[in-house]
Amino acid sequence: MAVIEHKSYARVGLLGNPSDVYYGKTLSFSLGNFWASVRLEPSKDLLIVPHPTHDLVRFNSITHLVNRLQSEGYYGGVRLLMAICKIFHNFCKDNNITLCEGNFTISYDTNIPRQTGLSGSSAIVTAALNCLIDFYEVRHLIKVEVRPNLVLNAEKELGIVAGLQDRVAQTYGGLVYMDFSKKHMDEFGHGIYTPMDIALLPPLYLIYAENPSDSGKVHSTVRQRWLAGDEFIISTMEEVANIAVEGQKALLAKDYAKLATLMNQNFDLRRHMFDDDALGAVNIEMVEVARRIGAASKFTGSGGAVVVFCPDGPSQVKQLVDACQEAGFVCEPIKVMPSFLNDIDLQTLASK
Ligand SMILES: Nc1ncnc2c1ncn2[C@@H]1O[C@H](COP(=O)(O)OP(=O)(O)O)[C@@H](O)[C@H]1O
Ligand SMILES: O=C(O)[C@H]1O[C@H](OP(=O)(O)O)[C@H](O)[C@@H](O)[C@@H]1O
Ligand SMILES: [Mg+2]
Repeated sequence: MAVIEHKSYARVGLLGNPSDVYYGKTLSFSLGNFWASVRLEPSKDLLIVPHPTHDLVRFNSITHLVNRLQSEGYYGGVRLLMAICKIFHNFCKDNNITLCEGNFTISYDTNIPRQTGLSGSSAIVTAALNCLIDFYEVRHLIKVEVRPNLVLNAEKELGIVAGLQDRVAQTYGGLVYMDFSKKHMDEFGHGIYTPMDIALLPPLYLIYAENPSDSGKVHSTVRQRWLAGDEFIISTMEEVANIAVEGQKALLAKDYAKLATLMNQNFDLRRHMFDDDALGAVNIEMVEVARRIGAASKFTGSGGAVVVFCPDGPSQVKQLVDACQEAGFVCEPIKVMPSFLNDIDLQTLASK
């Protein structure tokens, strides 16, 4: 059997995030600027290959080791690959999907800036899931709608608090409107995912800085408060979800002034719920650099990268680029990836 390789791109939570963690709604798209790739090759034993830099275990000195742990934490992608193997295997077992015999060697690479709210974690997991699906030839047996759950479950397995929006954008590709209403989630186990035309999006920009933050940690306090029935968190999350509803209407009507307002509101609501310490000073500054020149901005995910819209056009983009350069942030045009679904994937959507 030949080598199997899959790429999975970063994603931008354009509107409504993080309400996906709370039965909300989001509008997200697949970001072509960055991707993770996973390679699977048949082999005698089952081998998970540590990445030479992301899973570093050899250091120049103890200071190097400590610095590395302080800036990047303890974990790389190995645990993600292990977790998706487990979740995939158990899902197939529970659903009477027989897996053929045979082992493989699985390795990964990624150029998604680490832990910057661009969903580098689930890009690795999504690409790995696609490899497993093709290795075991079960693509027709695992519906597209349930695949994001498998990706999320792999991360939940590791104690990472997260929602489905990243995994949906990375599974579907393109621009997707997602409705995670409790009733539908309880009944079907997944949300309602509506692909939209990527041509509806205006030119957008990405700002990011190398300042890794752990999305699981960022989320955990708000999640605890939500679980404890905190009225403020519950009602604010509903407002955030409603931003995606309004955003879908605005995009369909090409009302870009409204889009700008909604992006700003989205960030302001996040800031009310998560304290500034959790959001991070650098992350807040990235949002504010854009706002100071009159652009609309918000986090793409839980922090580290910001999506920007310049409603006034090219002159404002120039101001944005200059302001980012001065502040030491990377700023680049966003490339949106179209849908990734092939004929077999689409058939699983059609067969109810
Ligand atoms: N670029 C990367 N390379 C290797 N592992 C990564 C990378 N980014 C994330 N991870 C793994 O995923 C976990 C969760 O990352 P997360 O905070 O969700 O980042 P992101 O915002 O990129 O999704 C990390 O603790 C780490 O184990
Ligand atoms: O807070 C958010 O907007 C998102 O945070 C996580 O994404 P990440 O890229 O890891 O920051 C989480 O997985 C998403 O579900 C949230 O919407
Ligand atoms: Mg993540």
